[in-house]
Amino acid sequence: MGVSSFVLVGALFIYLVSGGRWTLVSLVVTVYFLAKNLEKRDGASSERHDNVSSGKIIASVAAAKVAKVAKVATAATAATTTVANVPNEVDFTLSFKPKSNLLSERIKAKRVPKIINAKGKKPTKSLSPTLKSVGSNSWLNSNIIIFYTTLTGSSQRAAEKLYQKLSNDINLTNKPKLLNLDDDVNDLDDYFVNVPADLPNLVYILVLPSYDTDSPIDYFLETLQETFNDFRVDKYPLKKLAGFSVLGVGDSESWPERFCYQAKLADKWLGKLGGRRIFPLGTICMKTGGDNRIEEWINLFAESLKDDTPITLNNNRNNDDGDDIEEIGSDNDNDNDNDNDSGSGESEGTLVDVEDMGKMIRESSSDSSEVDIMERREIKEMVAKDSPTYKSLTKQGYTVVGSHSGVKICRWTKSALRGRGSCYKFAFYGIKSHLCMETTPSLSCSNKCVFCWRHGTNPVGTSWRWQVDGPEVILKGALEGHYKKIKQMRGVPGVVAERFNEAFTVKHCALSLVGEPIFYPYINEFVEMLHEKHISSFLVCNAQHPEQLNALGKVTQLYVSIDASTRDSLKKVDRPLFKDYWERLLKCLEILKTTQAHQRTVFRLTLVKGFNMTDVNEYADLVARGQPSLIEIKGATFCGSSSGNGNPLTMQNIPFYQECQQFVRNLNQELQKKGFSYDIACEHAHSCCILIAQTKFKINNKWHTHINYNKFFQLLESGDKFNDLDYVSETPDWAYWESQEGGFNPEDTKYDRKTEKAKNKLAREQQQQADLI
Ligand SMILES: Cc1cc2nc3c(=O)[nH]c(=O)nc-3n(C[C@H](O)[C@H](O)[C@H](O)COP(=O)(O)O)c2cc1C
Ligand code: SF4
Repeated sequence: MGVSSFVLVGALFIYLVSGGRWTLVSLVVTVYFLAKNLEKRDGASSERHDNVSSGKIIASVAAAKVAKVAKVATAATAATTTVANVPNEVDFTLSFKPKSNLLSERIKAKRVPKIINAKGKKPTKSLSPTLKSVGSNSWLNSNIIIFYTTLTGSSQRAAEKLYQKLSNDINLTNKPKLLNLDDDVNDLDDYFVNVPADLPNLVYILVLPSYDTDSPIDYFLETLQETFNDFRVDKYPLKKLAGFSVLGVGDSESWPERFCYQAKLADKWLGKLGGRRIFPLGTICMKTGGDNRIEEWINLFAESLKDDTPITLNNNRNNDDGDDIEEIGSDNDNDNDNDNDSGSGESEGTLVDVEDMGKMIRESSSDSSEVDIMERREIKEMVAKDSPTYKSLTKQGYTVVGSHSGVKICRWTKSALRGRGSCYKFAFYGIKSHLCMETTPSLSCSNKCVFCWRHGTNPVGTSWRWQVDGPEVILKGALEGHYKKIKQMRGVPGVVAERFNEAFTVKHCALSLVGEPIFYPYINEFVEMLHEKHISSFLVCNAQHPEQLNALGKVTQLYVSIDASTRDSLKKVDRPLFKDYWERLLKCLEILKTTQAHQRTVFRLTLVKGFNMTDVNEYADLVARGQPSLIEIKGATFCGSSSGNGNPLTMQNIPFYQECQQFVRNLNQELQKKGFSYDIACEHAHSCCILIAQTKFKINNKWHTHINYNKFFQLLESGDKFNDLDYVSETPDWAYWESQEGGFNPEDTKYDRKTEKAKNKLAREQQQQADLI
């Protein structure tokens, strides 16, 4: 009989003999509860002892502990966090703070860490299973790559800070790397499908902002998701990493519901792809926490690298909400040979120091319901008015039309308005620049060409995933935007009144500018509307969308950009998003030769020194495949330094005109050697541009590369079939290759900015001299 039973019987006895006195009874009952409590503690201690000796810690006890610590930590978080309404924020300060008086630390200090292996033995060496599985003995031996993406610079600053910290303050064996996901990573697969094999113990750290408008982060996340769903590739490619961590920056005040949602999604997908999270997801509000909190996360992360004690792994792959914490006490010891490299700890031996890690794991694991809500996002606008892309494009002089189109007047339009000459398209095809509108119905592109003037801000994607504006809205908006910019030119000195008036009736539309026009789902309708207004269409596509190219209706001139002649160099120059970019290009060339053979087709080659100015033989082979009517070869233009805009080109990559001429001679020779009927027809030295044409355009020994636009519309409206030779017109002599004028219309005034500047300077100096006398 236990103490409590004895007391109970005693209480009953007293009640009976005392004639029902309650005072005495309550005294006895109090004694009874005290005794009961004593009994409970006895039992618990013996139960724990039993479990340890049998080599097991009951999972429910562990779970209860995790929950308890998480509760304590959550309370602490609530007290310290400045961000309200942010359900999934991780206050990492509670997780890795080395020396502090945090509650969780105090709890830890009082108790001996519970690191116990399956056999009930204390491990001889507390080596992290994460490290062990990748064959390393310290995080300091890791190869760390910091990836970031940014639109307004804060993530870049954070990534650079992290890079500095890891490079200077920590004794890493290997120097970390810092890579911009948009500009330094040509192919995401190189890192997120095929983990670089030459870098052992790889750790990825991602610094990501969040945008509820379209941004390159969408593409990154989609790629991770696609990889996960792609049955052709390993489902868990990131298990080869030693670990990963994500630092998110966002704004919890303005986007409380979506605070750092893309960092959370990245954290989730990296886990699902087999990555092991080695440090909690950081979510920093740039408004309320800013640089200080970024620094805090960085310091804690750096500290954690010095600490090789075990890390709790949760099964990211199967369970998004992170509840599936590895069972405590499974075999972690060095004598265990069951080390099966299984990704995020699915069956790895795992040591758990619950006090340290419980909260961290719970909070850093993406909350599935929240992430799911975020993933079921509405269709975004490609370029929303409040987006950084919008700001950047408008700053560069673009008028954003609707949500995905743009228009801009180019420098040649301005030049022509001032009677100073048109662009090469006037010399080659008779387009007067002041009558030409440059626009695109899709600011998004599926390439990231090194020479592109988009300054790294335009949206990218392989499929249309945005809201769609109607073609009439785009055309109306584009014309309005164009005319508005023309109107602004009226005060510019030298504008010729006659040309200014003419400019309000656009005659030609260059569908190029930036982005990929045939990406737009209603491109045919848009082109038809141009033609109805007797505006000719010059459509440039990047040879990455064979399906759309195949379905394209009649245009005045159809361009395909051929930026390199081999698979490898195309990848280097165009940095395509499609994995099968080369096959797509070849398919497009086939389409030019077959379905689209009725069009007046042009290959456009943009020459970049050091990238694509060799391999003329291979270029000639591509010409044979596509059999274009014309080949336009143009030297790349320099559009700013590499530092700010992700454009890797320097002035060294911009070829001199003589170099372009030499390339064209070589290509022409190669074409003729192979028996193809091409010859060099025109040049526009000022634009560093040269035209090779099929010799069928040389009629009666005169080049006919110009276009008879009236004839084109007549033919189009007749409904009859027609081809490239049916609407030609004679090329003026001054546009001929090696002509004295070099493609410059003698009727225009040649304006040499340098000479003019020197002349003005001289005039000013002479005036000053005269004033002195
Ligand atoms: C148009 C726009 C949309 C944004 N959407 C979100 C959002 O959904 N969630 C969030 O946490 N922050 C959002 N932000 C805030 C940015 O993530 C924050 O300013 C961040 O510091 C930007 O990082 P970056 O400078 O590296 O581009 C948004 C900011 C802008 C301008
Ligand atoms: S295809 Fe054109 S718009 Fe697209 S990235 Fe290349 S140059 Fe820029």
